[in-house]
Amino acid sequence: MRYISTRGAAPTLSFAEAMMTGLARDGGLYVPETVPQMAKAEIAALAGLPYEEVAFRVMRPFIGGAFTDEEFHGLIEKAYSGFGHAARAPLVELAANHFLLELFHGPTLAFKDFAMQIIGQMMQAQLAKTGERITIVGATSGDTGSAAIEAFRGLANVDVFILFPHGRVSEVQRRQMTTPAETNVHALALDGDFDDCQARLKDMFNDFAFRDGVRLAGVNSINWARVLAQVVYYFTAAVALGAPHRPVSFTVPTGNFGDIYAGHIARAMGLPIERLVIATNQNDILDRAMRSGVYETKGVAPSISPSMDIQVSSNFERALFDAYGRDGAAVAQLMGELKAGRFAISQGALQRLREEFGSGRASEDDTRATIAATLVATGELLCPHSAVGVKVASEHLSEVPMITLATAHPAKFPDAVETATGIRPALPPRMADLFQRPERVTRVPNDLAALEALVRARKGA
Ligand SMILES: Cc1ncc(COP(=O)(O)O)c(C=O)c1O
Ligand SMILES: N[C@@H](CCOP(=O)(O)O)C(=O)O
Repeated sequence: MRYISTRGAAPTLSFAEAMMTGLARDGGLYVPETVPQMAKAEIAALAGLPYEEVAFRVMRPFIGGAFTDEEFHGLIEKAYSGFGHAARAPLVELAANHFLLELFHGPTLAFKDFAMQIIGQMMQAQLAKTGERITIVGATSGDTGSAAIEAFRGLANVDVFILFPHGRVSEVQRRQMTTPAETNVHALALDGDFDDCQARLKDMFNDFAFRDGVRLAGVNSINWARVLAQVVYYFTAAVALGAPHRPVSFTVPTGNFGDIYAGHIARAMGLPIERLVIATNQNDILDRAMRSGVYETKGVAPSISPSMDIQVSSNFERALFDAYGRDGAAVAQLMGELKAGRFAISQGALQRLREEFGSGRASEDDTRATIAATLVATGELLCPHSAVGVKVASEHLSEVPMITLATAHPAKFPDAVETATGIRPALPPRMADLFQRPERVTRVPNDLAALEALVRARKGA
């Protein structure tokens, strides 16, 4: 299995190389050269298996010779042992034919743990083989950061720097990133929004002297391994509802497009997914692009679902690559145009995107109303991101079962949930003292040279 760049001008890599490389050296994102297929019988055989075994069977064809089967089984077992639910990703029925996939039972209470815990294991295993020391820099709108810190804290051969937008994450999210005491963890509050954080991260990858000097690695969904691990729960959920013998649909609260792109891969592998619905908050660039064919940034407006306050949606590039018939030069041109704020999607590509993805948006009022109404109707307390999903899903229901991804625990966003319902959700007991722990954070400017200097100085490089 080889991995190619969406911009068509970087070396092809093995799975292990792609995982340790992060952004391709032509600025693109790695994707598998071909998507492995699962036959109907193989999908049917997943029914009733533990999550870990499904993870092994779904991911194994993508990893090539990176790990032996025994090693890979061991890494997966360790990755999910810290989850607080035996099913790992339980399904809850919300209404007739509408289900919620709860993805917030991992250590940091968001879906990011599903991928970050296993890539933490895989990267450590890889580093043990090569003896390398790496610098992880991550950009976060709130959840990737804490999940990455949890996966890599305290490791001797990894430094973790997390850029988050100052004042634009919830207090729980911020404290999850600023309270770990391990000295290899560096929380950096950047003066800007998430798009600035992600742009500076990509700038660091595109500065080869810096990148090679600090041995930069990425754990955002830039990293193919992140997307791969998120493919698994599409299989567990669909099979639990009767796939491959009947199709299902998914609605996915979307920002950086990694989670829904994982659904696209599940479908490409053979999982019968009828609709994949993009659900955006008021930062609705993806919904607008799907409707108008023009992808145009308008600046981020802070919302009560802050993790989705994103305008430059990194993985949309992977979807465009497929929609343009895997033409790397065409994608490189679009990404060049985006530097000036917009590009138009060709008619053919737009048609292919529309065949695969539906879309919708939820306003702030919609989101609050959905949290309140869902609590009354079902007893389920939604986080604002999951509520965006439920609202948009409610506009796409049909006779095919709809599964909405619940991407974070409501206790990560207590203010928004309390405003909507009057109930202040409590953190789990293991995090009960989060507000008493001392914080360590550095305020940083939105400036590449300053950020690179800080990373070098902290590493002693
Ligand atoms: C809670 C939550 N929901 C939804 C999303 C959107 O996921 P994606 O960026 O993969 O589209 C994110 C972050 O990205 C998130 O943290
Ligand atoms: N919402 C994310 C943004 C980064 O997304 P990623 O999937 O590329 O890591 C976050 O919570 O940080």
